[in-house]
This record gives sequence, structure tokens and C-alpha cells, in this order.
Amino acid sequence: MAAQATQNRINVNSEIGDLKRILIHRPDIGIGKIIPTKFQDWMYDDIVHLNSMKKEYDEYIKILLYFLDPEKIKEIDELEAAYKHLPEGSDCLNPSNPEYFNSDKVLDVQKVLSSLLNKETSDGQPNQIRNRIISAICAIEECSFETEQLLHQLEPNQLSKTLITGLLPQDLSQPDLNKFLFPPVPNLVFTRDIGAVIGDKYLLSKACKKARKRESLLIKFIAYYHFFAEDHNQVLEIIEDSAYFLLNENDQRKNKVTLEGGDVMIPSPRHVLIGCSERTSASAVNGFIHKIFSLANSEVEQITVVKIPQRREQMHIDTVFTQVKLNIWVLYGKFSEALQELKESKQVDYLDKLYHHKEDSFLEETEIYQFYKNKYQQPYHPEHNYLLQTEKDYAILNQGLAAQNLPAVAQKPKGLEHLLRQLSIIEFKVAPEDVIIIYCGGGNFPDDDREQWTDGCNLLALREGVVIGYDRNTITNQEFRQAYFNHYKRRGEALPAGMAAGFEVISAGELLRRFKAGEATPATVKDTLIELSSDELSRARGGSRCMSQPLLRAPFNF
Ligand SMILES: NC(=[NH2+])NCCC[C@H](N)C(=O)O
Repeated sequence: MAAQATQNRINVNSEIGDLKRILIHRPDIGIGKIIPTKFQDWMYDDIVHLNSMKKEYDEYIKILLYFLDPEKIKEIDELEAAYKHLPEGSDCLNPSNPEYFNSDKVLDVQKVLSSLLNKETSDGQPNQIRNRIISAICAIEECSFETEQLLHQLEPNQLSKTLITGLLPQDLSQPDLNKFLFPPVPNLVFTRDIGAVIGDKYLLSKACKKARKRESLLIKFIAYYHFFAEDHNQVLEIIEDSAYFLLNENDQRKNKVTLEGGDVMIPSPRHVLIGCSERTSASAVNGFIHKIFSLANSEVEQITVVKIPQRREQMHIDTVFTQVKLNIWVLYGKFSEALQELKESKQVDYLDKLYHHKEDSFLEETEIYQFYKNKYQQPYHPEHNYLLQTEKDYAILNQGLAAQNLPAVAQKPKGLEHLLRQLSIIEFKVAPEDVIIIYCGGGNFPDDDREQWTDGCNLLALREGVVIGYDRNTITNQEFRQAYFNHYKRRGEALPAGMAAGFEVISAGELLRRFKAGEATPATVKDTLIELSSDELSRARGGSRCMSQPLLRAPFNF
């Protein structure tokens, strides 16, 4: 019964079903300690003004609460009004403060961790998990025995904060104010990457970069002892083979498993996408395919691997495309074979074909591989090859689709845009002419590169057609305003009478004002792009999708 309760509260089988529960982390003091010499290691591209970043993020929290847990907004409003006379106001959005809003729908990792550290065992014994977490962190951070002892003295809230920020609470660290015990984990704001919910399973990340390893460790404890304490089988882990340690350095590099949630997408219950990228290794993808296909009672039948070039600003697949509606995607044009072909046909350019060295080519190359669980119409077998390669393979997939009354239009994707179009057509029964691809930065250089850099294609869907993005991506956002108009224009048709030209694009601040004034309610918001202020939020190469980890979405009836 208890396991059932957890399952009901953790389940995601689409990218755009109504968001019901989410894991986030508000920017913490660790981010306020970044210095230029650590930019590369800690994966920030500038010094962040922490207070401004928090202000930007707080609008994000409030938007989430209006949609997911509106009752909490009343509490927050009351507290903020009561503390108005103080220069700082009430920081009830700060998980370290006693007046924190404590929602069960919008969860902060720091708060979840502190309740895990606080948990009493059923027999009233001291919490062993707390001791284990301290030992594990001290081991990976190579702390002294003295530091370990110090951590044991902290009360749960303080301990949780210290484990995340690396900083000792001020009163204990006197006279060394803000003493560091170990480095912060400034990328924890990008909760997307620390794991991924696939159906009712929780896939743990295995961070690629040293700066994010502690995040993977913390979420491992949270997943096993908090979310799935009653049923550890719900947690999935992908690790290297047992003989990995015997391999030489070169082979170890090839076989290393690293996996981050930004590379996992679950457009429909039966079709999962996984990126093979700077952060998610080939070996992890291989393990992922076998792990998912071998699950009993899993709905996932197809896995598409999207291999993208390894680049800093495109570290996961969600930095180059995300889903907006059943028929709408936003895509970085450099990854659209259709857009690239169009450009080539406008100005004949033979350069790419003539280069001797592939790496001299300007064209971004993606590779797409598709795997199908029922290729042999038998239960999964690790020795079988599930890769769809030939026309015959796709014919089998089409038979399967036809049997389910789905359009039998499967074929090997020609590129990423083709794949997205196919997903809309096959998974969501969208008519081919109705699929809309919105290009980041309008698909034109240099706006495309500028706005991809600040996460123009990385959007979080609160529900179908209601997405959150950054205000600074003005050209991409303008494309949203004109999305339907442009779509019909490209088809050589006029916009149908009564149809809006595109999405409403509204700042988070203005939407919050309208909600508060009763001029709008979350239920009335449709086809909307909500713009977050992003002067500071955008400095670490992560957008709203990266800053979110959906734990529960309403099942989508495809
Ligand atoms: N899902 C994502 N795209 N996450 C972006 C993570 C950005 C972060 N600074 C990192 O480099 O790790």
C-alpha cells in the first residue's frame, strides 16, 4: 500500500502532460562563492550576482506554485505582507528558513534532504542514514576525521545546507565566517540532470564532471531512502561492468558510464529518447537500452538514441530541442537537416563536401539510432540486436503500429527535425502538415547561436502549450508569437479566421500580477510562453527545463 502511494506520486510518461510535482533547488550561497579560476571546473561562465539570481528564480517558484500548489501562494503572500517592513522582507522561499513554504508539490532538494536527515527510525533509534550520508560525502570529498565529527554535530537543516553549499554555518565557524569544508555544488539548481523519472521508475544520474558528483550521491540517498524507501526496485542504476577496473586507461575511458538527466526525454509512454553527448557516454546509452528493455511491466517499446557533437553549450540533448505541444517543438536550426538543406539549396556551397578532414566541416552532425523491443515479437533477450537498421526492420515496426491503429509511417529518421516530426505523427497522431518546428533565434545566424547559448530551446512545459523560457531570447520568443501565422504562410495559406497568430508571450512578473489581481487563473492560460527574467539565471548554460525535475505529470491520453 505504501509503495503504491509513492508510485502514484512519482510518474512521468510525457514531456508535456500537466505538471503535478517537481523537484527544484533555489540558488544557494555556494553560487555566490564562484571565482573566475573555477569557471571551467564548476561550469559557470561568469560571476553571478546571487541576489538578482534569486529574485529571478523566485518568480519561477511562484509560477510553479500557482500551477501546482496554489494554496501555498496565500501563505507566502501573507508572510511577505507581514514582513514588508523589514528591508529583506520574509524569505519564506529559502529552504533554510523556518518559515519556508514547504510544499509537497514543489520540492526543494535541500528540504527533501533535511527531512531525510531528520527521519527517525521506526524503533526510535538514531538515524543511520544520516551517518551513512556523512560518511559517503566525507569519503568522496576526502574530509578529515575532524570535519566528519563537525558534520555529526549539525542539526538536520544546517547539515543539509552544508552538504550542498560546502559551507559551515556561520555561528559554528566563528571566527572564520563562512568556512568552506568542501566545494559547493553550484549546478544543483539544474535538478534535471541529477536523475530522470521514466514511467514509475527513477533513473539515477552518474555525473560526468567532478563538480557534479556529489549531486549524484545525494540523489541516490534521496531516491533509495526517501522517494522509494518502500520499494528499492523502482530505482534504476547504470554502472560499468564488473571487469571495468581491469581495463587499461584507454579502454576505461571508452567504457566509462556517465549519464545525466538532461539527456533523457520521454515524449510518450512507449518511446524514450536518450542523448549520447558530452555528458552521457556511449557505454551509458548501451546500458540504458538493456536496462529499460529488460524491465518487466514497462510500457517503453522504443528507444531512440540522439548522438550530438560534444560541445560545452550543447552538453545535453535538451539544449538543442524541447517539446512544446503535441505538434510543436523548438529546435536549434544547426541540428535541423531540413533547414540546412534549404540553406544549401539557396546558395550552392561545395565546401563541406570537399574538406579532407571531417572536423573542418561546419555542419553539425547528429546521428540517430532507433531500437525496438518487439523486433523479435518475443520477450527481451540481451543477446538479440534490437537496432532498427533496414527497411525490413521498419516494416516490422510499421506492422506493430498498424496493429494499434497508428499511422504506419515509420522510417529511418533523416535527421533530428525528421525525428521530431515523426514523433508528433506516430506518437500523437498529428497530421504531417500540422507539425510545427520553431527555430531557436529564428534559425538565422548569428541569432541562433546567441540564443542557443542562453537556452532558447530549453523550455519547461507546465502543461501542453504552456512553457517557461528566458526573456533574453527575444528572437526565439518572437517566433512563438508568430508561430501559427508563419506556419500557414510557409504552407502558402492564410491563417484560418479566428485563429491567433501564435503564442501569447508574457513576462513571469506580469503573469503573477494578473493572477494576484484575479485577471487570470492558471486554468485559463493557453498557448503561452512565460518569460523569466534571465540576466543571471542564464549564466551557467541551463534553462527552465534544466532547472526542473518533473516527478509527476498527469497521464497524457494520446
Ligand atoms: N539539462 C541541462 N541542459 N542542464 C544544463 C546544465 C548546465 C550546467 N552548468 C552544467 O554544465 O552541468
